[in-house]
Amino acid sequence: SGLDPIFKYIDEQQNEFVQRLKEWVAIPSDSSEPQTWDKVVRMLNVTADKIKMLGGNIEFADVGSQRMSNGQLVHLPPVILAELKKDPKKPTLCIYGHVDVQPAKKEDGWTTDPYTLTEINGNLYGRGASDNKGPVLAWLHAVEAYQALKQEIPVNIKFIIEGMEEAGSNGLDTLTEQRNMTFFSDVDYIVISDNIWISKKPALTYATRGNCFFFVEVEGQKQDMHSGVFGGSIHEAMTDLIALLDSLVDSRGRILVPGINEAVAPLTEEEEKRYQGIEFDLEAHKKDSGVTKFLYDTKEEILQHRWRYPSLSIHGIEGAFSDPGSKTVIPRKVIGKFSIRQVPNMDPSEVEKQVTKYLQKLFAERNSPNQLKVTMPIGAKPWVANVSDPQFVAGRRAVQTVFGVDPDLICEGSTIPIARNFQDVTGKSIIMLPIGGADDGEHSQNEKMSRSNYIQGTKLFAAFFYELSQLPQK
Ligand SMILES: NCC(=O)N[C@@H](Cc1c[nH]cn1)C(=O)O
Ligand SMILES: [Zn+2]
Ligand SMILES: [Zn+2]
Repeated sequence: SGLDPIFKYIDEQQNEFVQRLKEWVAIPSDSSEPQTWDKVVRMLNVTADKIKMLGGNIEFADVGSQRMSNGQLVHLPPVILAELKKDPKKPTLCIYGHVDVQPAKKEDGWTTDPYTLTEINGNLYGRGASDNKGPVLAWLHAVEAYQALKQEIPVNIKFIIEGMEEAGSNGLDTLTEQRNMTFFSDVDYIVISDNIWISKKPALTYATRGNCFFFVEVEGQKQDMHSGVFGGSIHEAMTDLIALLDSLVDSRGRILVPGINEAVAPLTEEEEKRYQGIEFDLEAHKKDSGVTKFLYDTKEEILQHRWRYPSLSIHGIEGAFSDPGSKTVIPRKVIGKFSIRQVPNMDPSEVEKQVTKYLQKLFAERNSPNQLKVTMPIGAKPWVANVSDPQFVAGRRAVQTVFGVDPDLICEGSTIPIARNFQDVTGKSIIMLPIGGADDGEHSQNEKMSRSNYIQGTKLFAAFFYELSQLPQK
């Protein structure tokens, strides 16, 4: 086919493409704390340089500042808005991705240094290899392949690349509204590749869960106290907090906050049947994840609780003593962090009210003189695509061309915070075209992307450009 020379070029360049991923992974662009946002900005500059080399016009759009939990106002990293040369006869595809990463330390239990991309048995290990530096580079390499062979790219291309996705995409929602009539006005399609397959088979993703992230702060004394002197005679902030956190979810994973489960759309018979038809190897999933016992026994229940029910996870406690060794202290102030994944029919602003009311009631019952503060810094809604949109036809055809199979049509348990905003504000069609493998271990120790997924994924994106151009013009 006409794509063969492009595929050949991608195969021939694969070592160079892996080398570039190595350079990107080496930048520890962790967005979780302002202390490392300078690395996020460096990563955005490197990304912009690469887009410029492809002939793109770049704008670093300012998205303002963020008030941190300690009251400090910090300037956010900018968002890259870019555009390659435009031909008004062609449809325009806008590619969204992020180049920030989750935190990673070797001592967390990584086998290799998280910021040194290391290839072992065909897998490329490193923080961000799959989430999301590998896929962002794969898009850029797909463009490069057309250009290197002097083949016209069959669609116009725009990029939105951010550095705050893992922290909730702060500021990008407002930017989307501000640029709806300008940057987005000629966009026909939006594509996101920041997800994983559920088996060895390629997939198209049509829904993601949202996320409400909470801080619950309990403040006690002016300073940390000696537990031998004050233990037993004061209300400890940590004891209050642990009681509150322990009231959020039961041992079967059921969320205990009144109103949360009631909001979720009931499972219909038709939907239940659909889950039976999904290919998902539970034994392989157990082996890949190292989980020996799940909360549920069947693949249907496990997928439903990953895709269509909310879940509550407790992530950590700021201010708690967490170093090795023993320190007989009573921490003066502690902040519990937990999040609730959102599914259709849930509304983050309602969830915020329900959680706050529940925690305040439980806290009042403790008769503690300590101060309680509940805040929700992230409130991202779930996203569901219109699967009858022709973009899904182009995605299916591109998968068939590169992998020779029909893709699975799947959902995603994690969240792309901006996806729902793009849909609501711009009204444009969105598809998610994952190239991450089911066992990539995003956010975990030893995150990886296989060389095969990285290189075949690059071909998939090149084929997707072509298939989009073959759809009836909008
Ligand atoms: N690859 C997508 C991803 O990992 N997204 C994050 C985004 C997020 C949600 N709440 C805070 N950050 C995720 O955890 O789903
Ligand atoms: Zn991601
Ligand atoms: Zn992520």
